[in-house]
Amino acid sequence: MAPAILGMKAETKRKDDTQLENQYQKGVKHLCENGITKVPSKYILPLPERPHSNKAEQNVAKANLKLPIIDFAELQGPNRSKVLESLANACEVYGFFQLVNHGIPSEVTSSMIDVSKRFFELPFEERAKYMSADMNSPVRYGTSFNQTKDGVFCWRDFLKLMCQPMSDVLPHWPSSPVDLRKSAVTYASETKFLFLMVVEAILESLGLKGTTNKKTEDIDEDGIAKEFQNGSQLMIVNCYPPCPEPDLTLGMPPHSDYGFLTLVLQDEVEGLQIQHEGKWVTVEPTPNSFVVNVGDHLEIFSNGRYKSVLHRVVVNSMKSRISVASLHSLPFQCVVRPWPKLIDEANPRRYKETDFASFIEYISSCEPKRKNFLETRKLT
Ligand SMILES: O=C(O)CCC(=O)C(=O)O
Ligand SMILES: [Fe+2]
Repeated sequence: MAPAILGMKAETKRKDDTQLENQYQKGVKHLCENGITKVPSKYILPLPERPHSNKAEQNVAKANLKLPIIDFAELQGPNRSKVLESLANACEVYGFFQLVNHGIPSEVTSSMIDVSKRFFELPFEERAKYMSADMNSPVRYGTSFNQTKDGVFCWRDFLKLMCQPMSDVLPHWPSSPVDLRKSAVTYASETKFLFLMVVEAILESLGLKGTTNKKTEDIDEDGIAKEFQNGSQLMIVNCYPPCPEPDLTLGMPPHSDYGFLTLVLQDEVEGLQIQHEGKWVTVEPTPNSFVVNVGDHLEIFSNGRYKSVLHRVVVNSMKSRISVASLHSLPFQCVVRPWPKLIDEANPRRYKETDFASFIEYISSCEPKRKNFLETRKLT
């Protein structure tokens, strides 16, 4: 008798699990809209990975971090070489900097944040139209980090928008809110332009400008800047709803970004933390600025001189948080390798080459350990 009863219980439990799993697949916002008051076990991290466990506490800095500030307007003026030195130092020591006086009108950034908020406030059925498991889809609404693989989910929903070729992808972007496409296209083109200017400065700071020896490389140095014009751009709108038990979970687990540079626009709510000197440090939001970080491709390209640093997002019980990350790199099909001029006897080649496809394959093939992708590219 007993086995039959047990069997029934197991069956009921399995059904419950499936129902719950289906709920989780709909995202955190949906969960919150249904009035949860505790964090479901699906989101509870093992103790050592929690943001505020006793053990983790030793690894969290007490004070917030003021990132190095790069003044974009000053970069265009007579002090360029001084600013380039600060830029190099920020990329070497922090892997992050705060870009101020960037020239993008505040209406453009505030419209982007505003329309993003309104997108996540749409009824679930409207948002769900854009759910897709295809990593190459021009638009992808989803939750967690990799919702088909994550054992523990993170407290985040997202909208990913591929940005090129714009004429092909735009018709796939959400048609609601009605002003989303207009605001997001303007924002994408402004950030792309800013990225091109910043990447030019980055190349210069690595000593790669104005070189005339072009004969040995498949992409010459002037050519790289051009390659970036046709390069990849992916916008990720992140939504972190208020969390009833924020110490048990994370908005985003520790990871590094795959591209050359990421430009992050955040609202006034703090949450981003970066690894610095062995501790997690909160980045203080600064109005009218971008947080810019070095991605894996730039660390590889610079042969390890510039650092693609781990970062994560913590959540809070009071406020919803929105961020828009714009990830830029070479065209998706391009191979990225340490630039030959940055390799010599004193600084031998440290990384294998990589491309976007191998990154996608890596994160699709295992439970995401994106923080480790760069490790797989290191030569020992
Ligand atoms: O929300 C943030 O501040 C950071 C987002 C991020 O790291 C990402 O989208 O890769
Ligand atoms: Fe990131």
